Amino acid sequence: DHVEARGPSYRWNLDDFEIGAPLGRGKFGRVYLAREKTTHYMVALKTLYKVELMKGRVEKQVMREIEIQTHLRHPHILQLLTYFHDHKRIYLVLEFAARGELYKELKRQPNERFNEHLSAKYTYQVADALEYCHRNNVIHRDIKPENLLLTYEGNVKLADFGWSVHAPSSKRNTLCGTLDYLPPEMVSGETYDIFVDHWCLGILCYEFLVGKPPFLSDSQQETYVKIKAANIQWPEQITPGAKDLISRLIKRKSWERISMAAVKKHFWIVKYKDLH
Ligand SMILES: CC(C)NC(=O)[C@H]1CCC[C@H]1Nc1nc(Nc2ccc(C(=O)N(C)C3CCN(C)CC3)cc2)ncc1C(F)(F)F
Repeated sequence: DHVEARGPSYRWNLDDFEIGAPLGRGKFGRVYLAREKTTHYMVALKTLYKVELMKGRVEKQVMREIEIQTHLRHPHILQLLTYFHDHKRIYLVLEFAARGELYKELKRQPNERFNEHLSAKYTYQVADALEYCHRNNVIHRDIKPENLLLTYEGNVKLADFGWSVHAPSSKRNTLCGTLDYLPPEMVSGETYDIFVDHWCLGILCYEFLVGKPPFLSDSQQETYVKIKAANIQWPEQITPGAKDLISRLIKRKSWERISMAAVKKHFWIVKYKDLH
């Protein structure tokens, strides 16, 4: 019997999926491995509790995340395949990234840091995804290891557009979580643009190579001071090529940060991204 193709207007629902093991906890609910019944296609089913969203006053943010992520199509961006809701929950049907969370992979490495090949490969793939986002006038704003997933083949998928906005923006949402990735213009509450992602890519590349972000401090105040000064300590394992790239991204003046195209062509990236 042929499976009638489900047209674009088909209304997906929970009965279309077999729910498997929990993959972990997202911000507003759990994430499950699931399988679409007719095709056996594996997906990640992210559940968001409506009551939690209302309590956190993040409904608009979630709708913005859904709006943005449904329109982005790129090999290094985790695809939101579809979504639906019942009276209690919103369900996001997302691509399943078989190798899981990159930050856990980072912690598993000897000395909790990636070698130059993996650091250059992952930095390149995130730059590729960001170049595409920016071409679509989307700022991610929350680039960090926790928001990156790995496919079975070991490639990056940029996920969690919960903080993304359309450029330029002066949204002053109370940022939660780490300040380590905040660029100076966001620390001082100015309006900002796509170049916040360039700063974060520099912080990310540094954390891949060193195992912790450059401005990590005991207190928020100290982190702010280090960010504003943008003075970085370079451990001995950072090679001149990596230092050159990171220094061109972690610039206090946002317009001086090199473009994503320039990152992709940088001699250190080109030299190490395909080496195994
Ligand atoms: C970016 C965002 C901030 N992060 C998230 O959403 C997190 C929150 C919970 C899970 C993850 N979300 C996703 N995770 C996967 N794949 C995946 C995750 C974990 C493992 C893993 O290591 N275990 C199950 C292990 C297996 C071994 N046991 C011992 C521990 C857990 C293996 C594969 N694909 C898509 C998603 C997505 F994003 F679509 F939901």
